[in-house]
Amino acid sequence: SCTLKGSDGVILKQMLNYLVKNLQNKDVNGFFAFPVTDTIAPGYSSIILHPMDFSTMTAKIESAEYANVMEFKKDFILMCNNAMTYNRPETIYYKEAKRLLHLGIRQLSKEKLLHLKKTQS
Ligand SMILES: COc1ccc(C(=O)NC2CCC2)cc1-c1cc(C(C)=O)n2cccnc12
Repeated sequence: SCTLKGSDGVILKQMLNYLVKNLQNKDVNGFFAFPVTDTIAPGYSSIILHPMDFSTMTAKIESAEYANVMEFKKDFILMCNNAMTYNRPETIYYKEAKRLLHLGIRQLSKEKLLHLKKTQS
C-alpha cells in the first residue's frame, strides 16, 4: 500500500472499476445490469433476501464501500448465486449466471489479481 494517506483508496477504486467493467462486458444481455424487480420476476424479493447487481456494485465502488477486492468478489458471487437460486437450471438466467460466475472467478483469481496489482503500482 502507498504511503500517501488515502491513495490506497484511489488505486483500489481504479482496480474495482476495471474489474466490474470487464465482468459486465460478459453480461451481453444486461440481465445483471440492474436490480431484478418483482414485476419481471414474480416473488423475487421474498425469495432473494440479499439482491445484488452490477449497478449496485458500481455505486458501492464509487462510495468506497469495498475495503478490498475480496469484499467486491463476495458481492459478485452473491449476484450469480441469487440467479442460480431463483431461476431453474434450464433458464437463460441460470445458464448466464453459471457462465458469468466461472469467468469471474477466473478473472478474480489470486494470480490474476497479483499480476494486476503489479501493473497498477
Ligand atoms: C435486470 O434483469 C433483467 C433485465 C432484462 C431482462 C430481459 O431482457 N429479459 C428478456 C429476455 C427474455 C425476456 C431480464 C432480466 C432478468 C434478470 C434476472 C435474474 C438475474 O435473475 N431475471 C430473472 C427472471 C426474469 N427476468 C430476469
